[in-house]
Amino acid sequence: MLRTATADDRDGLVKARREAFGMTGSVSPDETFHLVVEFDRNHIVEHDGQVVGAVGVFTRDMAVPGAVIPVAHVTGVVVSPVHTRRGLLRRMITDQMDAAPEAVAALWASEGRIYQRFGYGMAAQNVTIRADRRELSVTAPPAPGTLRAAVPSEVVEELSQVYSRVLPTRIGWSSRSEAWWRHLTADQESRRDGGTAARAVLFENPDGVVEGYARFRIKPGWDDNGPKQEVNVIEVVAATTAAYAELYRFLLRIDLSRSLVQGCSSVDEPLFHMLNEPRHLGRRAGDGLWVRVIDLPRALTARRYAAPVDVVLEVTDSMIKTNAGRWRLRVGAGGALVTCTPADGEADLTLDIADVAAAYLGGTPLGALQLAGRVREHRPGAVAAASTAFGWPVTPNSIEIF
Ligand SMILES: CC(=O)SCCNC(=O)CCNC(=O)[C@H](O)C(C)(C)COP(=O)(O)OP(=O)(O)OC[C@H]1O[C@@H](n2cnc3c(N)ncnc32)[C@H](O)[C@@H]1OP(=O)(O)O
Repeated sequence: MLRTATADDRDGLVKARREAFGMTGSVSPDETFHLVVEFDRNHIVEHDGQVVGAVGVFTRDMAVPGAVIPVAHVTGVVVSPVHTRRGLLRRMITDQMDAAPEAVAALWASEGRIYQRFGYGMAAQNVTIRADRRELSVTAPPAPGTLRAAVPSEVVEELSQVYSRVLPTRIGWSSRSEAWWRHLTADQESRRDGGTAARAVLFENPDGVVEGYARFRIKPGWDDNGPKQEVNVIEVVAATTAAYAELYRFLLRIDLSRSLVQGCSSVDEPLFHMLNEPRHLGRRAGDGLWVRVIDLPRALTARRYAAPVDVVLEVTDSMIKTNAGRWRLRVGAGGALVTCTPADGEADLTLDIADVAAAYLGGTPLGALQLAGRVREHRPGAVAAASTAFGWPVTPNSIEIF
């Protein structure tokens, strides 16, 4: 039976997740899942009184080009191993999309191959940094200001102020309610992966205004050659270039450490452009945020564009029929005044809804999708014009795995 969950399904949901993800050990008593779970947004399948499948959603906003909009943050997608490959996920995900009030959904995939068939496109890459910190120094001149050490959970108010200030400009970042902050800073022992308790360092400008912070752990290490600690960066959030540079200068000079490791970075992480020896940043790129456009005209008019454009898109969508067809996207001068209406005329481009989604955050050029054979051009210059308009000066990334 397919239905939405209630609070009574809590244990069943936890059990289904632990089983599908192969989690070991018992449930930690300080687990903070309850702070953020939204039972009525969990689409579940029940069989013989057991939860055997689930697709969850967190109701959060996300920064997209020029706006912060509601985006269904899809999470906790599981099917019990004995029930897989019988279409349960397809049923649950269809139900979730039908019910979603949001025009757009996003998720982190456990395996990239799962979601493309459901119209998801890879909208933001995820870069993991594994830097040899002794080879690196920040070239920006030192900025006046001070660093202050703190315990993250004790300075949530200050962290959240900086985060809210930065959010609209960092495409792909998600809004954080008070409950999310408590969840993210809870710092359970079971989630430290051998590292110390989480630490925070805040950068204050000479007027005493907190302009940025870093959250990190130290992973201890020692061998025959001496110390080899790892600085495990959870996140760096900075409202100014000075704060950003000073925070990384600090993280790269922590005594006894040899490496700095950070996931959830952007392809165009400013740090890459601030180092004396960028090659030693040791970047590895993979898929990050996958996006699904659920309501095409609503989604395309919710964001802003980098340039004016007038283009007719022929869109295929095998799941959401109302998205399929010809759409005229018009963007006026200054990238504002956006309309997206059904079109009768000739199409300029043909593409699948997954490619609209891939381009949605401005991080995947339609030109690259054309080279990959995914976008077809029917009017010369249409891809270049649309690619420029869909692009954005800041490359998207997601700062946290939800
Ligand atoms: C946002 C997140 O939470 S990501 C986490 C995803 N969950 C996991 O990785 C946990 C372990 N895996 C599982 O629980 C399950 O395998 C799921 C949820 C991924 C898939 O559930 P299922 O019920 O088996 O999927 P379903 O039967 O609806 O499959 C639909 C289609 O996707 C394909 N598919 C589903 N999962 C996978 C996979 N992991 N690899 C390859 N193909 C897959 C199926 O073959 C099927 O293809 P078809 O439409 O061409 O026939």
